[in-house]
Amino acid sequence: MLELKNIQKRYDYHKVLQDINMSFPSCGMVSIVGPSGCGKSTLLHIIGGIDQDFLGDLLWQGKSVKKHLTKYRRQHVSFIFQQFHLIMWLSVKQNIALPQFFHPQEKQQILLDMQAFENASMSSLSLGQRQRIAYLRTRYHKSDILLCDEPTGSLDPIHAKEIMELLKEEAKQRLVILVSHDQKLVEKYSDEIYEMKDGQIIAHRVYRQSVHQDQMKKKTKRIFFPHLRLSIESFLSHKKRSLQLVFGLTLSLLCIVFTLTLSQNLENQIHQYIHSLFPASSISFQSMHHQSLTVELLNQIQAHPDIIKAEMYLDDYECLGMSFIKERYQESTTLFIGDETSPYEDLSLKLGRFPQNQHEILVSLSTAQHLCQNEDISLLIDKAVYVYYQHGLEVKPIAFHVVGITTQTTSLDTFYQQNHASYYLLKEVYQFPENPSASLGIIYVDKNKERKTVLDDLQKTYPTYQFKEVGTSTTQNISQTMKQVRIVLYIFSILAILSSLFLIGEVMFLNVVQKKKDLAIMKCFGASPIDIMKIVLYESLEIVLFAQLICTLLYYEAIEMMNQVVKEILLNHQFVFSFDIRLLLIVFGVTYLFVLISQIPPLIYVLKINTVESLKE
Ligand SMILES: Nc1ncnc2c1ncn2[C@@H]1O[C@H](COP(=O)(O)OP(=O)(O)OP(=O)(O)O)[C@@H](O)[C@H]1O
Repeated sequence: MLELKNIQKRYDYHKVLQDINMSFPSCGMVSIVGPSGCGKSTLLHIIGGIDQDFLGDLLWQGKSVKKHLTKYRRQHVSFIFQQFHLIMWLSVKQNIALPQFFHPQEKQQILLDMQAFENASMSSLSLGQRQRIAYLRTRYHKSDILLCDEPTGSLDPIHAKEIMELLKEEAKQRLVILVSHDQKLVEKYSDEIYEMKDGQIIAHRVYRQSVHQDQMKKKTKRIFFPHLRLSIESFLSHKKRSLQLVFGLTLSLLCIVFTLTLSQNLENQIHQYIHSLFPASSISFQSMHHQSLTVELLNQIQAHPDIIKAEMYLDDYECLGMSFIKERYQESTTLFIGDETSPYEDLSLKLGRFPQNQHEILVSLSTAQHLCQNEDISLLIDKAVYVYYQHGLEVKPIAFHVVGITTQTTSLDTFYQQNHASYYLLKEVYQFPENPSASLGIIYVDKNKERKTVLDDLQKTYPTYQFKEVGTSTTQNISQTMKQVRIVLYIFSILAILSSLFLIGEVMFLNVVQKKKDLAIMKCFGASPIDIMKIVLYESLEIVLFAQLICTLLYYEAIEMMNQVVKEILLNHQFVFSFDIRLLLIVFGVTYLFVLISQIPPLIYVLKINTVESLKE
């Protein structure tokens, strides 16, 4: 049983309701009549729990529900409005089943005469059809109280009569409270009538006592993932706007992911390049007194158990490159190539064998490909090649045989030769009167040993020589610079995400403002503030998810394409862009965090929506 105690309502200084006391039966049709502006609708909104700003008390089954109006409304109240208040972006079926999205409801069959337009769009329906949908929606929610604000106001007499008959039928099982101007219609169907004037009850007439007929309890049904489904419908209701948002966010995500991937790949590439120039396990050394290095010294150093090989750089002899022409050096037919060597232990053979004398060499796979151009690289095995060296103004060749091709793909074209081979060969070719000078040497340390320990050991043994780890300072400098570049990129990336999410936040705010009436309708049919917040939040998360999916696909495709281009056009087999899933997850995680922050204003707005005012719009 429902009771109103001393209800008062004012808008600023205008008292709309004064000291209203009413008591309703548990079933039957009770009508409230009175002239326009006397406060009927205002009273109905208070009874329905959608207007929470009033004085006095509302009692349900003898207990005050004033402090729990949302719960009371969700559990006990349902509405039929004069303007129907249907949600235009939902289907006919979804409009009818709206209460089922917010709590389990009785399963209902769509009436036969509805089937003709159950798949029609809401905007194409006639007034009568909309009225029937509004009525059927209340049947879905078998509430204890059905509030009807001018339910026949927009209908012709035939349809009005039909609706009144249906409401009369409903009134056998629940309390139907009706507000109407139509005195004749009301008197014909009502069990009780309250008459109002200037915000007060001036008369109360009871025509008959209704007998409550118990409802047959039917199975209830719940819609799965209700908020998700409503948010998807909302997303689709403005396809153009939603897709524009998805497009904008996808673009900024792609820019961020690519910028970071490219910088990451560039850094890796630089490190790889440095390692190919300076093997990670090597140590350079030179005399502190500018003395030339000797083969004897190299052999002594090489005797160290942790050292694989020690080589020297001959100062005055420059390797100009490798050619198949013996007669004379021609720059155009010579491949610029280095005679840097690394120990054979580091190399693995693709073709041929390891050198057995000083005139035999190995070339790396990439060098072989450059030497052979489009021809088969196996033709290179046993081929005579000439490496030209310049000493002063003199350029002379040294003949070699390529005996093997290694699996290495180096950034610089290199050939590998036996220990000190160039020293002896150059000595032979140029017939030095004295030893050629070499100020810089390089030591290859066994990869399984600690380079630092070997360095300390050497420094102690040869105190007049200075030993340094090769490439360490260069790598450190580059890492430092790349770190700074990356910080700048991160800042710009965050700004890019922030600006697109600020846009999403703004658009979602406008979306909520635009849909505020629909959200208020949902509240009238059982949605709690949390339900509404979930719908709004899910919609923005869907935009982000959609953008992330497209971004992942495009990123994957673009990486594949770039690798293909680098391989085929630039003939570079070493530079490989990698699909960085970790980077994607981090960027996507940050996006979700920001999207949650950007949703604070729309969510606060949702909480503050005034249901009564929103319904009037
Ligand atoms: N938001 C509001 N701000 C100020 N005054 C309001 C507001 N809403 C309603 N009123 C006033 O409250 C009074 C009662 O309005 P209400 O809509 O309840 O009347 P009613 O009896 O339902 O009228 P009608 O039959 O024309 O719908 C009216 O004078 C109206 O102008």
